[in-house]
Amino acid sequence: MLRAIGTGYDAWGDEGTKDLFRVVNEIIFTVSLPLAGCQLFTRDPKDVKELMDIFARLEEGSTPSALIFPWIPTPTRFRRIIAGLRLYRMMKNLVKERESAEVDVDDPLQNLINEYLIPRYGTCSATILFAAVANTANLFAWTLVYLEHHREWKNRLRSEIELFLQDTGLAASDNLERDMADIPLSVIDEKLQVIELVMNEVLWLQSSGPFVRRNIGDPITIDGVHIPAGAFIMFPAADLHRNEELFPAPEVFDPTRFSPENIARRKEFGTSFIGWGASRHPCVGKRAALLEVKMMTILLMAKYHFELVDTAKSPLLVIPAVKVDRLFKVCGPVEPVNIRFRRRNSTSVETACH
Ligand code: HEM
Repeated sequence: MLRAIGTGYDAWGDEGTKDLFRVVNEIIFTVSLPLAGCQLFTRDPKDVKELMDIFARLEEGSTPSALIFPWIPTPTRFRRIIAGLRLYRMMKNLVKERESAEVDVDDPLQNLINEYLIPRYGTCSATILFAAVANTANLFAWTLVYLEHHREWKNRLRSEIELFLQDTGLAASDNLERDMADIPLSVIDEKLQVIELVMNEVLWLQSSGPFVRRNIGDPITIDGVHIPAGAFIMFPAADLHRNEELFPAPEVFDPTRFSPENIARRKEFGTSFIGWGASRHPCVGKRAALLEVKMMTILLMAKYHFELVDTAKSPLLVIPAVKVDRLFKVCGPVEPVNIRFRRRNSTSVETACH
């Protein structure tokens, strides 16, 4: 993971300006391929590009209306079907190649081959990639946007990372991605709490749209309401996330909302935060996502001086509007946000955020 992140950043070059959400998405896509059992695709950048294009098309076709009225033959729906076929073909070739190589590797693809579950491989990998990429990439990018507007938190984060690098001996490293791989994940978890608070606050802000579910089982009755088979149910996350009894002063950016004490205080109300899902199907990738974002942040700060700018390359003065045409995910901004960066000469993050 660290190597893929480092290589992704290095590909930016020494200085420049790039579309933040796009470039972050590219890195997280590559990082997530092994998580979805598709590490073989990372051998060839052409395959990675092809897969990214397929996923962009699949996502384009995942609008709320496409979900609720799947029989309407729109051009995006047609492109989605073609993309599904391209994905199937790529996965099929991969399975064939692995089967003919006759090697026993401990990865998700091999497990599915061993369990004779190959037909599920494409669906399985695609589901994990869908769950993993857009949410993590957009959450990381939004976290940078909010930090740009809340310098006190950016400074706290920078101090925390500096301390982490000193305590772990990484401050003297000339190859951070290589040497950080020796640090136990529990140490990264434990020593990087500020970024976790900020991420949860940003997720809380960004995940207040509707969660849509379809009853694919038998008809059920909940609290006296009859839900027929096939019916859609919509739950507005804002009902919880904007409830001032649970989250006082929602207009203030306050990551301490997610401190252990405040989380404990909300426990008496039952489920209050559903940014990571809830109940029987919470996010299984939460820890991976938190680690990815922590590593992305450390390496970005260690490698580059950076600031965020708007499309006219002026400092980003307002938090951009969110594109809300997709379901189930942390969406991107309506207008692109750019990152202007210049490579640093040493690992210290002391001045990295100026
Ligand atoms: C910031 C990043 C992420 C966010 C905000 C997020 C959020 C969520 C949410 C809200 C759900 C519940 C959806 C539902 O109720 O149907 C969910 C489920 C899931 N997530 Fe994540 N996720 C993130 C990253 C990841 C990553 C990195 C992975 C995989 C490596 C992942 C894998 C999954 C899977 C497999 C499920 C389905 C669990 C189930 O149905 O039992 N997620 N995620």
